[in-house]
Amino acid sequence: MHPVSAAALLDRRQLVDAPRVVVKVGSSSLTDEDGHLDPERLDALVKVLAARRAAGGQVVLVSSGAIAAGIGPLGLSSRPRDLATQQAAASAGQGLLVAHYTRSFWDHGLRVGQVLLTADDTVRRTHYRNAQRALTRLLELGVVPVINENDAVATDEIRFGDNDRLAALVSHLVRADAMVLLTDVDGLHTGPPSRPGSVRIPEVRGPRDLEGIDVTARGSAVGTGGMVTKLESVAIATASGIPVVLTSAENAAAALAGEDVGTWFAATGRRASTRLLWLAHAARTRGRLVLDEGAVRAVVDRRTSLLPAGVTRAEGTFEAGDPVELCGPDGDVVARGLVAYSSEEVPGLLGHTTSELRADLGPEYGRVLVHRDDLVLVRRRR
Ligand SMILES: Nc1ncnc2c1ncn2[C@@H]1O[C@H](COP(=O)(O)OP(=O)(O)O)[C@@H](O)[C@H]1O
Ligand SMILES: N[C@@H](CCC(=O)OP(=O)(O)O)C(=O)O
Repeated sequence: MHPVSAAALLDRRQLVDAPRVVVKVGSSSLTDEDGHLDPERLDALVKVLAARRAAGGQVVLVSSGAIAAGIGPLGLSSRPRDLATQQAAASAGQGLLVAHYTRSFWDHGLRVGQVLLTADDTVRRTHYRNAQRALTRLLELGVVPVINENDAVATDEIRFGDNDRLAALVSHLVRADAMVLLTDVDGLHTGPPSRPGSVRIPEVRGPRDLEGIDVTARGSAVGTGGMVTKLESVAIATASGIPVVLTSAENAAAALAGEDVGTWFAATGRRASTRLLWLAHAARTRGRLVLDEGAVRAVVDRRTSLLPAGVTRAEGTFEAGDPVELCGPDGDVVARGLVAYSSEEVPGLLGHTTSELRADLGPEYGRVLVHRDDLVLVRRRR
């Protein structure tokens, strides 16, 4: 039903020589049946990644497991559900997780560098440049970056919540040649793997290959997002030119050797800006600007910046630099962008030309509302 094409087997060979690979491992692949961190599973993964380094490849590891690692030491019975206890568990667990990676990579003569990111680090220009510089330098120095979300300080509003999409953004940030998503099942199946009749899909060459596939079943007790966030991650990576293999942690070595394990997702697009990628696919918007028809045409058809004169209403509470939705008069979202003013300032600007604003309020108010470099179009629903 899902035969492996010769093209896919050939494509998978890219992984063998890929100079820079981002590997993401989920909590479900690092824990035992009680949901506690399993050091042997960590060591097994480190062995595979160390072999890759020894063969000359660069590796960036995005590792979940901080919350799971905190469960035991904090005396919790299972993965906490509320944000405050998740933060506390992650705070206690992240140190243990990285201590274990440090020791384990050390045994192979390798150093690790911990990098904790928040969603803001991939959106705001200064932040993502900073993250990019740090990661690039770590790789130049031969260090294996071990990345996780900065769970201890991430609130519900600003957190990624899942490391799948974080891994795609990181892959883009470091210009990875491929991304490997490791989980507790061997690849994408036609339905929940536990359902009789579900079979592994060896390759996906574009969104049409995903039609009819059921990913609604929730994931493991310790994981976040199940297959849904993995496919979102895959969409972000492949759309920007990065192929992905999704497989089980046990198959990590086989996947890196280009063997027919898990699911191979071919690249579908070309590299775009990291910030815009995040803005388009994942950023949580803080408000919306309602545009008149003329402004919709200018932004969508002529790809211009959005001026205050073309906006009739602003909704929500946002700061300058926050992601907002841009809607037409009918309420349809046409674009997303980073707004240049706060929600307190915007009402006073609407309907005025930038030269009027400059004259009345001062030169700092002559800016556009959303600069075209900070704007991505969203397909109209009708
Ligand atoms: N169509 C599908 N194919 C494969 N796995 C699926 C599918 N639908 C749901 N899943 C579930 O997704 C889970 C993996 O997600 P998750 O538990 O979040 O893992 P991780 O901790 O690795 O991020 C699997 O255990 C599987 O049960
Ligand atoms: N940052 C959290 C994990 C979030 C997450 O995405 O978990 P998973 O679905 O297991 O990859 C942690 O370290 O526990």
